[in-house]
Amino acid sequence: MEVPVGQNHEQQEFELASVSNLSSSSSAVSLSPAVARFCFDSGVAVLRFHKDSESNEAFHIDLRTAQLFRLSPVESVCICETSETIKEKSYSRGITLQFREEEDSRAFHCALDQWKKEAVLQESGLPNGTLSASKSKFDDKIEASSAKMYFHYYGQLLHQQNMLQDYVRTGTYYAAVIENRADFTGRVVVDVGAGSGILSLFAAQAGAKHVYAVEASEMAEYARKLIAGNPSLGQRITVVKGKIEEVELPEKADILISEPMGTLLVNERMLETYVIARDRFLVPNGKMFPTIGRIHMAPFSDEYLFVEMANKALFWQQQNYYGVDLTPLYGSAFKGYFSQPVVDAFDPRVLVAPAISHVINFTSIKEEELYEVDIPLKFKAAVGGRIHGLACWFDVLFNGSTVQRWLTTAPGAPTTHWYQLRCVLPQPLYVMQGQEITGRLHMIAHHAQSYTLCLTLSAKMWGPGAEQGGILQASSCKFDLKEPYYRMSQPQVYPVAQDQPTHHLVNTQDIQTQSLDEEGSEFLQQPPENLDTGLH
Ligand SMILES: C[S@@+](CC[C@H](N)C(=O)[O-])C[C@H]1O[C@@H](n2cnc3c(N)ncnc32)[C@H](O)[C@@H]1O
Repeated sequence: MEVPVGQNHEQQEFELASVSNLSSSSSAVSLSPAVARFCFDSGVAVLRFHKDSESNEAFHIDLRTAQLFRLSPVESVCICETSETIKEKSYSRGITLQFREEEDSRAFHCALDQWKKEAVLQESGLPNGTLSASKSKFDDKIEASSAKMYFHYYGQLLHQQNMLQDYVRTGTYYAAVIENRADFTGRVVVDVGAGSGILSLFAAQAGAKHVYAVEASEMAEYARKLIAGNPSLGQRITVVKGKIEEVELPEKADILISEPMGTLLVNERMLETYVIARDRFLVPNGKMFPTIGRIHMAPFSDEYLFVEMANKALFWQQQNYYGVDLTPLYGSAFKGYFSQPVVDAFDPRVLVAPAISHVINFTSIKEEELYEVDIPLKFKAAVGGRIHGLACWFDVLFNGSTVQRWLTTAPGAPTTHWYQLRCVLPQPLYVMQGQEITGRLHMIAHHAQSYTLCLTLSAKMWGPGAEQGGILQASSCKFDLKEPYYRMSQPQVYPVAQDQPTHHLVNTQDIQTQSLDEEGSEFLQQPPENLDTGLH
C-alpha cells in the first residue's frame, strides 16, 4: 500500500481506507479514501493527510506529540496535541485511521515509530546529519567532487543489489551475525554505512535491542522503506541519514557492524570511517564485525597478462594514422596502462611464492595510520621464471564470541565482487627457484577516496656476476587504485605441464575457515555471474 514517494526522498506515503479527524472544533474532517504522507516541514517531522496524492493537505499532525494505538487489526487511533489553544491550554485530538488490510496497518505503525524517533532526535538537539563542527573530518580529507560521485553511486539500488547478490559476501555476514547471536541479543548496534539496511536487519534478526543504521547517501530513504516493510525487525531499527563523521546518536553502541572493504581492502577509504565510528560511538571494549582485516601479497608470473597490457599501447606505435605519427605518445600510453592495477579472478597457480600478509586490526588502529601504509616485502620463489608483479587479495575476520568466521577474497576461493588485484610491473624480473625476492608496497591515501600504490620488487640477477654477490635487478611502478583495469574474464585456464608441481601458495586454511561447513554453506550460494565493476 505504500506508494512511490516521487521526487522528494524526504517523504513516505501510505494509502488508507479512511481517516477521520475527531477534532472538537469545527475543523473536523473525514477523508475516504485518504493518503497519509510523512515528511519534514521546516525541520519538524509531520504527518499530512490528503484526499489523494495530488490534492492539497486537508490537515496535519506534529509527530513529536503523536501516539498511535491499535483498536483492531485494521483500525487505529492517533492521539496528538492540537495546535489550537484556548486560554493558553492545548488540547488533545484523536484521528481514526481505517486500513484496508492488517499488513497495511503494521507497515504504517512501523513507519510512524520510525518517523517519531527522527522527530525526537531532532527535538533533543541531536538531528541527523547536522554538522557537529562547521566542517567535518570527512570533508577535510575528501574532495567534494569525489564524495558527490561516491554517494551518488551508493544512492542507487542497482549498486546495492550488486553487493547483495554477492552471496559469498552477504552470506558470510549473515552467518557471522546469526551464529554469534550472543554478541547481538539485547545489544545496541551501529551499522556503519548501512546502505540498503541489510546488515541492520540481520542484527535485528539476531536479537539486537536497537540498531542505528547510519547511511550518508540517498540510499537511507530506501533503507527506511525496506525496514518499514519488515516491521517486526524495523521496530528496533532507526535509520540515521548522514555521515558517520557528522551525525550524533543518542546512545553508545555495544557492537559495530559494517562492510567498509574496498578493492585491496583499503580502496574508498571507508576503513577510516569505520575507525571513526569506533572512536565516536563504541563503548570501551565493544565488538566490531568485522574485527580485523588482512592484505595478502605474493609475486606472480603471467605472460598472457603482461603481453595483453603491453599490447594495449601498441596502437600508439603507428607512424601513419591518417597521415599522423602517433609514436610521440607511445611512452606515455605505455606508462598509463601500467599504472592501472588489474582487477580480475586469477588462477592461484600463477603465484610464484607463498603469500605474506599485513594485518589491520580495526579495534586498535588509529585513523591516521591508514593515511599511509608501508609494507616491506620478502618472498622466496617456489619456482623459477619471470615475475610480472605483485598479486594481492584480502580477508576479514568476524571474531564472534561463539564462532570465528572469515570472509576471504583469495584466488581459488569462491569469487566475490572484489575479485583480486594485480600490480603488473613494466619490467619483469627473472628468478631461480629458491631465490629471494624483496621489495616494498607503499600505499598513500589521496583525496579522491583511494590510494597511490608505489611498488618495488627486486631480486639478485643470476648469470655473469652472480658469484661476486650478484647484481640487483629492480622494477618499480606507481599505480592509482582509483583507476583499475577491470579485466572481467573468467579465471583463465593455465596449461600446467604434467611434470610441473602444483603449488599451494595460498593459505588454504583461510579458505577453509571461511567455513563451508554444513551449517554455514547454505548462506554461501553461487557467486554472482554478472557483477558490474562498481567501486569495490
Ligand atoms: C560497501 S557499502 C555497504 C552497504 C551495506 N552495509 C551492505 O553491506 O550491503 C558502504 C555504504 O556505506 C556508505 N558510506 C560510506 N561512507 C560513509 C560515511 N562516511 N558515512 C555514512 N555512510 C557512509 C555508502 O554510501 C554505502 O552505502
